[in-house]
Amino acid sequence: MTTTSAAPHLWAAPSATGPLDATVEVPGSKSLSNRYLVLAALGDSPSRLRGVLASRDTQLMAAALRSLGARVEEDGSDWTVTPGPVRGGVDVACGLAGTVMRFLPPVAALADGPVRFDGDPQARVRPMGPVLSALEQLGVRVEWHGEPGFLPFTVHGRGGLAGGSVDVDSSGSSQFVSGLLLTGARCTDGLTVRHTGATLPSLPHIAMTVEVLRAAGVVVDDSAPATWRVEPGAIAGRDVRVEPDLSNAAPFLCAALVAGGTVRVPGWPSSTTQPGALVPGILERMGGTASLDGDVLTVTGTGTVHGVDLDLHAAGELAPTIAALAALADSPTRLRGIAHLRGHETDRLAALAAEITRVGGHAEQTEDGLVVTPGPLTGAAWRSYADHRMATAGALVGLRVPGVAVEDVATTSKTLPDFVGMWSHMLAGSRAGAPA
Ligand SMILES: O=C(O)C1=C[C@@H](OP(=O)(O)O)[C@@H](O)[C@H](O)C1
Ligand SMILES: C=C(OP(=O)(O)O)C(=O)O
Repeated sequence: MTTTSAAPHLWAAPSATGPLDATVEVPGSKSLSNRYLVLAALGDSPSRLRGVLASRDTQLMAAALRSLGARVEEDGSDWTVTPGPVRGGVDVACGLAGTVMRFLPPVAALADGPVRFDGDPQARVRPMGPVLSALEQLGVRVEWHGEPGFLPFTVHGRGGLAGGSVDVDSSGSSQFVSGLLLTGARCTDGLTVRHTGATLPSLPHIAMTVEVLRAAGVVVDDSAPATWRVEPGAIAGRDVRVEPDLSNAAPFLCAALVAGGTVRVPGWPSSTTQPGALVPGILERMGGTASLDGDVLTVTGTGTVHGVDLDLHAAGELAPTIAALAALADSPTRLRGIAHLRGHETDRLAALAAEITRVGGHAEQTEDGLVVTPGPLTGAAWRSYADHRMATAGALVGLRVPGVAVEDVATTSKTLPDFVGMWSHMLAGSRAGAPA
Protein backbone atom coordinates (compact mmCIF):
# COMPACT_ATOMS: atom_id res chain seq x y z
CA MET A 1 0.00 0.00 0.00
CA THR A 2 1.28 3.52 -0.77
CA THR A 3 -0.09 6.67 0.78
CA THR A 4 0.06 10.24 -0.39
CA SER A 5 0.95 13.22 1.78
CA ALA A 6 -1.74 15.82 2.31
CA ALA A 7 -2.89 18.59 4.61
CA PRO A 8 -4.00 17.31 8.05
CA HIS A 9 -7.75 17.77 7.53
CA LEU A 10 -7.53 15.60 4.42
CA TRP A 11 -7.27 11.82 4.44
CA ALA A 12 -4.69 10.55 1.98
CA ALA A 13 -6.63 7.81 0.26
CA PRO A 14 -4.35 4.78 -0.05
CA SER A 15 -3.58 3.43 -3.52
CA ALA A 16 -3.64 -0.30 -4.13
CA THR A 17 -0.28 -1.78 -5.05
CA GLY A 18 -1.53 -5.18 -6.06
CA PRO A 19 -4.58 -7.39 -6.38
CA LEU A 20 -6.73 -7.64 -3.30
CA ASP A 21 -7.40 -10.77 -1.30
CA ALA A 22 -9.61 -9.66 1.54
CA THR A 23 -12.62 -10.62 3.61
CA VAL A 24 -14.61 -7.66 4.86
CA GLU A 25 -17.14 -7.99 7.69
CA VAL A 26 -19.78 -5.33 7.18
CA PRO A 27 -21.89 -4.10 10.12
CA GLY A 28 -25.70 -4.07 10.20
CA SER A 29 -27.95 -2.32 7.71
CA LYS A 30 -28.80 1.29 8.50
CA SER A 31 -32.20 0.98 6.89
CA LEU A 32 -33.13 -2.22 8.73
CA SER A 33 -31.65 -1.05 12.06
CA ASN A 34 -33.69 2.15 12.05
CA ARG A 35 -36.90 0.42 10.96
CA TYR A 36 -36.53 -2.22 13.70
CA LEU A 37 -35.83 0.51 16.26
CA VAL A 38 -38.98 2.45 15.36
CA LEU A 39 -41.18 -0.63 15.37
CA ALA A 40 -39.64 -1.84 18.63
CA ALA A 41 -40.40 1.51 20.27
CA LEU A 42 -44.03 1.26 19.08
CA GLY A 43 -44.30 -2.42 19.97
CA ASP A 44 -46.46 -4.23 22.50
CA SER A 45 -43.49 -5.71 24.40
CA PRO A 46 -39.69 -5.39 24.55
CA SER A 47 -37.55 -6.28 21.52
CA ARG A 48 -34.03 -7.65 21.27
CA LEU A 49 -32.23 -6.44 18.15
CA ARG A 50 -28.98 -8.22 17.29
CA GLY A 51 -26.28 -6.98 14.94
CA VAL A 52 -27.59 -3.39 15.01
CA LEU A 53 -25.49 -0.83 13.17
CA ALA A 54 -23.85 1.49 15.70
CA SER A 55 -23.35 4.72 13.74
CA ARG A 56 -24.46 8.33 13.81
CA ASP A 57 -27.81 7.64 12.08
CA THR A 58 -28.78 4.81 14.42
CA GLN A 59 -27.53 6.63 17.55
CA LEU A 60 -29.66 9.61 16.54
CA MET A 61 -32.63 7.30 16.11
CA ALA A 62 -32.01 5.71 19.52
CA ALA A 63 -31.63 9.11 21.21
CA ALA A 64 -34.83 10.39 19.61
CA LEU A 65 -36.81 7.29 20.61
CA ARG A 66 -35.53 7.65 24.19
CA SER A 67 -36.75 11.27 24.24
CA LEU A 68 -40.08 10.07 22.91
CA GLY A 69 -40.44 7.62 25.81
CA ALA A 70 -38.83 4.29 24.87
CA ARG A 71 -35.93 2.68 26.72
CA VAL A 72 -33.10 1.78 24.35
CA GLU A 73 -30.16 -0.09 25.86
CA GLU A 74 -27.06 -0.69 23.76
CA ASP A 75 -24.70 -3.56 24.40
CA GLY A 76 -22.26 -3.52 21.48
CA SER A 77 -24.38 -4.40 18.49
CA ASP A 78 -27.11 -6.09 20.56
CA TRP A 79 -29.74 -3.59 21.61
CA THR A 80 -32.82 -3.95 23.80
CA VAL A 81 -35.80 -1.69 23.27
CA THR A 82 -38.60 -1.36 25.81
CA PRO A 83 -41.55 0.61 24.50
CA GLY A 84 -43.33 3.28 26.53
CA PRO A 85 -46.14 5.77 25.96
CA VAL A 86 -45.09 8.30 23.29
CA ARG A 87 -44.10 11.48 25.09
CA GLY A 88 -44.31 15.07 23.83
CA GLY A 89 -42.60 18.23 25.02
CA VAL A 90 -39.30 17.03 23.53
CA ASP A 91 -36.83 17.87 20.79
CA VAL A 92 -35.61 15.44 18.12
CA ALA A 93 -32.16 15.97 16.61
CA CYS A 94 -32.18 14.44 13.13
CA GLY A 95 -28.54 15.11 12.21
CA LEU A 96 -28.53 14.39 8.48
CA ALA A 97 -30.46 11.12 8.78
CA GLY A 98 -33.32 10.81 6.31
CA THR A 99 -34.68 7.86 8.27
CA VAL A 100 -34.90 9.94 11.47
CA MET A 101 -36.39 13.05 9.87
CA ARG A 102 -38.97 11.10 7.76
CA PHE A 103 -39.81 8.15 10.07
CA LEU A 104 -40.32 10.05 13.33
CA PRO A 105 -42.83 12.86 12.55
CA PRO A 106 -45.65 10.27 12.28
CA VAL A 107 -44.50 8.81 15.63
CA ALA A 108 -44.52 12.34 17.07
CA ALA A 109 -48.14 12.68 15.99
CA LEU A 110 -48.92 9.97 18.60
CA ALA A 111 -47.20 11.98 21.36
CA ASP A 112 -49.04 13.76 24.16
CA GLY A 113 -47.55 17.16 23.25
CA PRO A 114 -45.36 19.04 20.79
CA VAL A 115 -42.21 17.49 19.29
CA ARG A 116 -39.72 19.85 17.68
CA PHE A 117 -37.48 18.54 14.89
CA ASP A 118 -34.23 20.04 13.63
CA GLY A 119 -31.01 18.78 12.08
CA ASP A 120 -27.67 19.64 10.52
CA PRO A 121 -27.49 22.68 8.23
CA GLN A 122 -27.62 20.37 5.18
CA ALA A 123 -30.65 18.60 6.66
CA ARG A 124 -32.56 21.86 6.45
CA VAL A 125 -32.63 21.63 2.65
CA ARG A 126 -33.78 18.00 2.43
CA PRO A 127 -37.44 17.75 1.37
CA MET A 128 -39.89 17.12 4.23
CA GLY A 129 -43.16 18.59 2.95
CA PRO A 130 -45.00 15.48 1.70
CA VAL A 131 -44.79 13.46 4.92
CA LEU A 132 -45.92 16.43 7.01
CA SER A 133 -48.72 17.40 4.68
CA ALA A 134 -49.91 13.79 4.99
CA LEU A 135 -50.02 14.30 8.76
CA GLU A 136 -51.95 17.53 8.24
CA GLN A 137 -54.45 15.57 6.13
CA LEU A 138 -54.92 13.41 9.24
CA GLY A 139 -55.69 16.48 11.36
CA VAL A 140 -52.27 16.98 12.92
CA ARG A 141 -51.04 20.56 13.40
CA VAL A 142 -47.58 21.20 11.98
CA GLU A 143 -45.74 24.42 12.78
CA TRP A 144 -42.94 25.43 10.42
CA HIS A 145 -40.16 27.44 12.04
CA GLY A 146 -38.40 28.35 8.81
CA GLU A 147 -39.30 27.71 5.19
CA PRO A 148 -42.45 25.57 4.99
CA GLY A 149 -41.61 22.06 3.81
CA PHE A 150 -38.23 21.94 5.54
CA LEU A 151 -36.67 21.50 8.97
CA PRO A 152 -37.05 22.90 11.60
CA PHE A 153 -40.70 22.25 12.48
CA THR A 154 -42.90 21.13 15.35
CA VAL A 155 -45.44 18.32 15.19
CA HIS A 156 -48.20 18.98 17.71
CA GLY A 157 -49.07 15.51 18.95
CA ARG A 158 -52.48 15.05 20.56
CA GLY A 159 -51.99 11.69 22.19
CA GLY A 160 -53.05 9.55 19.24
CA LEU A 161 -54.03 9.38 15.59
CA ALA A 162 -57.33 8.25 14.12
CA GLY A 163 -55.69 7.53 10.75
CA GLY A 164 -57.65 7.10 7.53
CA SER A 165 -56.37 7.82 4.00
CA VAL A 166 -53.64 10.16 2.81
CA ASP A 167 -52.25 11.18 -0.57
CA VAL A 168 -48.52 11.73 -0.64
CA ASP A 169 -46.21 12.67 -3.49
CA SER A 170 -43.22 10.48 -2.74
CA SER A 171 -41.29 11.20 -5.94
CA GLY A 172 -38.70 13.08 -3.83
CA SER A 173 -38.11 10.21 -1.41
CA SER A 174 -39.54 6.78 -0.69
CA GLN A 175 -39.02 7.58 2.98
CA PHE A 176 -42.25 9.64 3.03
CA VAL A 177 -44.27 6.49 2.36
CA SER A 178 -42.14 4.32 4.66
CA GLY A 179 -42.45 6.77 7.56
CA LEU A 180 -46.23 6.83 7.35
CA LEU A 181 -46.51 3.04 7.02
CA LEU A 182 -44.30 2.40 10.06
CA THR A 183 -46.75 4.24 12.32
CA GLY A 184 -49.91 3.13 10.47
CA ALA A 185 -50.79 0.20 12.73
CA ARG A 186 -50.92 2.54 15.73
CA CYS A 187 -53.67 4.65 14.11
CA THR A 188 -57.04 3.62 15.52
CA ASP A 189 -58.50 3.19 12.03
CA GLY A 190 -55.27 2.08 10.38
CA LEU A 191 -53.78 4.00 7.47
CA THR A 192 -54.04 3.96 3.69
CA VAL A 193 -51.22 5.73 1.85
CA ARG A 194 -51.57 6.61 -1.84
CA HIS A 195 -48.56 7.84 -3.79
CA THR A 196 -49.59 10.56 -6.24
CA GLY A 197 -46.31 11.54 -7.95
CA ALA A 198 -45.13 10.55 -11.44
CA THR A 199 -42.13 8.55 -10.22
CA LEU A 200 -41.37 6.58 -7.07
CA PRO A 201 -37.75 5.94 -6.15
CA SER A 202 -36.31 3.21 -3.95
CA LEU A 203 -39.17 0.70 -4.19
CA PRO A 204 -37.05 -1.97 -2.44
CA HIS A 205 -36.94 0.30 0.62
CA ILE A 206 -40.75 0.45 0.65
CA ALA A 207 -40.85 -3.33 0.26
CA MET A 208 -38.47 -3.49 3.22
CA THR A 209 -40.91 -1.42 5.30
CA VAL A 210 -43.79 -3.71 4.35
CA GLU A 211 -41.69 -6.78 5.14
CA VAL A 212 -40.60 -5.62 8.62
CA LEU A 213 -44.18 -4.63 9.45
CA ARG A 214 -45.52 -8.04 8.41
CA ALA A 215 -42.77 -9.79 10.36
CA ALA A 216 -44.02 -7.90 13.43
CA GLY A 217 -47.54 -9.20 12.88
CA VAL A 218 -48.97 -6.12 11.16
CA VAL A 219 -51.39 -6.69 8.27
CA VAL A 220 -50.35 -4.72 5.18
CA ASP A 221 -52.04 -4.81 1.78
CA ASP A 222 -49.73 -3.68 -1.01
CA SER A 223 -51.66 -5.35 -3.84
CA ALA A 224 -52.91 -2.13 -5.48
CA PRO A 225 -50.41 -0.05 -7.48
CA ALA A 226 -48.78 2.78 -5.50
CA THR A 227 -51.18 2.22 -2.58
CA TRP A 228 -50.54 0.63 0.80
CA ARG A 229 -53.08 -0.22 3.48
CA VAL A 230 -51.90 -0.86 7.04
CA GLU A 231 -54.52 -2.36 9.35
CA PRO A 232 -54.66 -1.19 12.95
CA GLY A 233 -53.21 -3.61 15.45
CA ALA A 234 -50.40 -4.54 17.78
CA ILE A 235 -46.79 -4.40 16.65
CA ALA A 236 -45.12 -7.46 18.17
CA GLY A 237 -41.93 -7.13 20.18
CA ARG A 238 -39.32 -9.32 18.51
CA ASP A 239 -35.93 -10.93 18.71
CA VAL A 240 -34.30 -10.24 15.35
CA ARG A 241 -30.88 -10.22 13.72
CA VAL A 242 -30.08 -7.32 11.40
CA GLU A 243 -28.60 -8.19 7.98
CA PRO A 244 -25.25 -6.62 7.06
CA ASP A 245 -25.55 -3.32 5.18
CA LEU A 246 -25.16 -4.32 1.54
CA SER A 247 -24.89 -0.72 0.33
CA ASN A 248 -22.01 -0.19 2.73
CA ALA A 249 -20.44 -3.36 1.34
CA ALA A 250 -20.51 -1.85 -2.15
CA PRO A 251 -17.31 0.27 -2.06
CA PHE A 252 -15.33 -2.73 -0.79
CA LEU A 253 -16.72 -5.01 -3.50
CA CYS A 254 -16.04 -2.33 -6.13
CA ALA A 255 -12.44 -2.21 -4.90
CA ALA A 256 -11.93 -5.72 -6.32
CA LEU A 257 -12.76 -4.40 -9.79
CA VAL A 258 -10.48 -1.37 -9.42
CA ALA A 259 -7.43 -3.08 -7.93
CA GLY A 260 -8.06 -6.55 -9.29
CA GLY A 261 -8.24 -9.56 -7.00
CA THR A 262 -10.95 -10.75 -4.68
CA VAL A 263 -13.10 -9.27 -1.93
CA ARG A 264 -15.44 -11.47 0.10
CA VAL A 265 -18.33 -10.29 2.27
CA PRO A 266 -19.68 -12.88 4.73
CA GLY A 267 -23.27 -12.77 6.00
CA TRP A 268 -24.71 -11.94 2.56
CA PRO A 269 -28.43 -12.80 2.71
CA SER A 270 -29.83 -15.29 0.19
CA SER A 271 -32.87 -13.07 -0.18
CA THR A 272 -33.35 -9.50 0.99
CA THR A 273 -35.21 -6.26 0.35
CA GLN A 274 -31.97 -4.25 0.57
CA PRO A 275 -31.20 -2.53 -2.75
CA GLY A 276 -27.56 -3.46 -2.24
CA ALA A 277 -28.61 -6.91 -3.47
CA LEU A 278 -28.26 -5.40 -6.95
CA VAL A 279 -24.52 -4.83 -6.46
CA PRO A 280 -23.22 -8.25 -7.62
CA GLY A 281 -25.19 -8.01 -10.90
CA ILE A 282 -24.03 -4.45 -11.53
CA LEU A 283 -20.40 -5.41 -10.87
CA GLU A 284 -20.69 -8.33 -13.29
CA ARG A 285 -21.83 -5.89 -15.96
CA MET A 286 -18.87 -3.67 -15.11
CA GLY A 287 -16.24 -6.37 -15.57
CA GLY A 288 -16.21 -8.44 -12.38
CA THR A 289 -17.43 -11.88 -11.48
CA ALA A 290 -19.62 -12.53 -8.45
CA SER A 291 -20.66 -15.70 -6.68
CA LEU A 292 -22.54 -16.55 -3.52
CA ASP A 293 -21.16 -19.61 -1.73
CA GLY A 294 -23.27 -20.25 1.37
CA ASP A 295 -23.54 -16.78 2.85
CA VAL A 296 -20.24 -15.48 1.47
CA LEU A 297 -20.41 -13.14 -1.50
CA THR A 298 -17.18 -13.18 -3.51
CA VAL A 299 -16.40 -10.53 -6.12
CA THR A 300 -13.32 -10.86 -8.30
CA GLY A 301 -11.99 -8.29 -10.72
CA THR A 302 -9.11 -7.84 -13.13
CA GLY A 303 -8.46 -4.12 -12.72
CA THR A 304 -10.36 -3.40 -15.93
CA VAL A 305 -13.74 -1.74 -15.40
CA HIS A 306 -16.40 -1.34 -18.11
CA GLY A 307 -18.88 1.52 -18.41
CA VAL A 308 -22.61 0.76 -18.20
CA ASP A 309 -26.00 2.25 -18.89
CA LEU A 310 -27.86 1.79 -15.63
CA ASP A 311 -31.25 2.81 -14.26
CA LEU A 312 -30.68 3.19 -10.52
CA HIS A 313 -34.12 4.46 -9.50
CA ALA A 314 -34.57 1.41 -7.27
CA ALA A 315 -31.20 1.81 -5.63
CA GLY A 316 -30.23 5.49 -5.67
CA GLU A 317 -28.05 5.15 -2.60
CA LEU A 318 -25.62 3.08 -4.70
CA ALA A 319 -25.10 5.89 -7.21
CA PRO A 320 -22.10 7.67 -5.64
CA THR A 321 -20.21 4.37 -5.42
CA ILE A 322 -21.08 3.29 -8.96
CA ALA A 323 -20.25 6.76 -10.33
CA ALA A 324 -16.80 6.61 -8.73
CA LEU A 325 -16.24 3.17 -10.24
CA ALA A 326 -17.44 4.52 -13.59
CA ALA A 327 -14.79 7.24 -13.47
CA LEU A 328 -12.20 4.45 -13.59
CA ALA A 329 -13.81 2.55 -16.47
CA ASP A 330 -12.67 2.03 -20.05
CA SER A 331 -15.87 3.53 -21.52
CA PRO A 332 -18.58 6.03 -20.52
CA THR A 333 -21.37 5.30 -18.06
CA ARG A 334 -24.88 6.66 -17.98
CA LEU A 335 -26.78 6.56 -14.67
CA ARG A 336 -30.53 7.21 -14.96
CA GLY A 337 -33.61 7.45 -12.74
CA ILE A 338 -31.92 9.29 -9.88
CA ALA A 339 -33.12 12.92 -10.06
CA HIS A 340 -34.14 12.63 -6.39
CA LEU A 341 -30.47 12.37 -5.41
CA ARG A 342 -30.45 16.17 -5.53
CA GLY A 343 -32.27 15.97 -2.17
CA HIS A 344 -29.98 13.43 -0.51
CA GLU A 345 -27.26 14.27 2.06
CA THR A 346 -26.08 16.80 -0.52
CA ASP A 347 -27.02 17.38 -4.14
CA ARG A 348 -25.22 14.17 -5.12
CA LEU A 349 -25.48 14.73 -8.87
CA ALA A 350 -23.78 18.12 -8.57
CA ALA A 351 -21.25 16.79 -6.05
CA LEU A 352 -20.28 13.80 -8.18
CA ALA A 353 -20.00 15.90 -11.32
CA ALA A 354 -17.76 18.39 -9.51
CA GLU A 355 -15.44 15.86 -7.87
CA ILE A 356 -15.04 13.55 -10.87
CA THR A 357 -14.23 16.62 -12.96
CA ARG A 358 -11.77 17.87 -10.31
CA VAL A 359 -9.67 14.70 -10.61
CA GLY A 360 -9.60 14.99 -14.40
CA GLY A 361 -12.59 12.93 -15.50
CA HIS A 362 -15.69 14.30 -17.12
CA ALA A 363 -19.11 14.03 -15.55
CA GLU A 364 -22.23 15.85 -16.61
CA GLN A 365 -25.61 16.01 -14.99
CA THR A 366 -28.66 15.06 -17.03
CA GLU A 367 -32.23 15.74 -16.01
CA ASP A 368 -32.43 12.48 -14.08
CA GLY A 369 -28.85 11.34 -13.65
CA LEU A 370 -25.26 11.54 -14.67
CA VAL A 371 -23.04 10.74 -17.65
CA VAL A 372 -19.50 9.86 -16.60
CA THR A 373 -16.79 9.91 -19.26
CA PRO A 374 -13.51 8.58 -17.93
CA GLY A 375 -10.28 10.40 -18.67
CA PRO A 376 -6.72 10.21 -17.39
CA LEU A 377 -7.15 11.05 -13.70
CA THR A 378 -4.78 12.88 -11.40
CA GLY A 379 -4.76 13.26 -7.63
CA ALA A 380 -6.56 16.19 -6.02
CA ALA A 381 -8.53 17.02 -2.92
CA TRP A 382 -11.87 15.18 -3.08
CA ARG A 383 -14.68 16.98 -1.29
CA SER A 384 -17.20 15.03 0.77
CA TYR A 385 -19.97 17.60 1.26
CA ALA A 386 -20.72 16.01 4.68
CA ASP A 387 -21.90 12.99 2.67
CA HIS A 388 -20.66 9.57 3.80
CA ARG A 389 -21.07 8.08 0.33
CA MET A 390 -19.14 10.93 -1.33
CA ALA A 391 -16.26 10.21 1.08
CA THR A 392 -16.23 6.50 0.28
CA ALA A 393 -16.48 7.31 -3.43
CA GLY A 394 -13.27 9.36 -3.07
CA ALA A 395 -11.55 6.42 -1.39
CA LEU A 396 -12.46 4.22 -4.36
CA VAL A 397 -10.99 6.68 -6.87
CA GLY A 398 -7.89 6.96 -4.68
CA LEU A 399 -7.28 3.23 -4.96
CA ARG A 400 -6.30 3.76 -8.60
CA VAL A 401 -5.24 7.43 -8.61
CA PRO A 402 -2.33 8.45 -6.36
CA GLY A 403 -2.72 11.77 -4.59
CA VAL A 404 -6.46 11.70 -3.94
CA ALA A 405 -7.06 13.26 -0.52
CA VAL A 406 -10.55 12.91 0.90
CA GLU A 407 -11.83 15.86 2.86
CA ASP A 408 -13.67 15.07 6.11
CA VAL A 409 -13.50 11.29 5.84
CA ALA A 410 -14.97 11.25 9.38
CA THR A 411 -18.34 11.96 7.77
CA THR A 412 -18.46 8.22 7.04
CA SER A 413 -19.54 7.87 10.72
CA LYS A 414 -23.10 8.50 9.47
CA THR A 415 -23.34 4.82 8.59
CA LEU A 416 -19.86 3.27 8.89
CA PRO A 417 -17.74 4.76 11.70
CA ASP A 418 -14.75 2.45 11.08
CA PHE A 419 -14.62 2.97 7.33
CA VAL A 420 -10.94 4.00 7.33
CA GLY A 421 -9.94 1.04 9.49
CA MET A 422 -11.90 -1.40 7.34
CA TRP A 423 -10.47 0.07 4.12
CA SER A 424 -6.89 -0.25 5.45
CA HIS A 425 -7.61 -3.79 6.61
CA MET A 426 -8.88 -4.68 3.14
CA LEU A 427 -5.71 -3.29 1.56
CA ALA A 428 -3.46 -5.01 4.08
CA GLY A 429 -4.98 -8.25 2.80
CA SER A 430 -3.63 -7.52 -0.71
CA ARG A 431 -1.01 -9.98 -1.94
CA ALA A 432 2.38 -8.52 -1.18
CA GLY A 433 4.63 -8.08 -4.18
CA ALA A 434 1.96 -8.65 -6.79
CA PRO A 435 2.17 -6.28 -9.77
CA ALA A 436 -0.20 -3.28 -9.78
O1 LIG B 1 -35.85 4.01 3.71
C1 LIG B 1 -34.61 3.95 3.73
O2 LIG B 1 -33.99 3.38 4.62
C2 LIG B 1 -33.88 4.60 2.64
C3 LIG B 1 -34.53 4.94 1.49
C4 LIG B 1 -33.84 5.59 0.35
O3 LIG B 1 -34.21 6.96 0.38
P1 LIG B 1 -34.72 7.76 -0.94
O4 LIG B 1 -35.95 7.09 -1.42
O5 LIG B 1 -34.92 9.13 -0.42
O6 LIG B 1 -33.59 7.67 -1.92
C5 LIG B 1 -32.32 5.44 0.43
O7 LIG B 1 -31.69 6.23 -0.52
C6 LIG B 1 -31.84 5.78 1.83
O8 LIG B 1 -30.45 5.65 1.91
C7 LIG B 1 -32.45 4.84 2.84
C1 LIG C 1 -29.65 8.70 1.09
C2 LIG C 1 -29.04 8.17 2.15
O1 LIG C 1 -29.36 8.38 3.44
P1 LIG C 1 -30.64 8.90 4.23
O2 LIG C 1 -31.14 7.71 5.01
O3 LIG C 1 -30.12 9.97 5.13
O4 LIG C 1 -31.63 9.40 3.22
C3 LIG C 1 -27.89 7.26 1.99
O5 LIG C 1 -27.47 6.65 3.00
O6 LIG C 1 -27.35 7.13 0.87
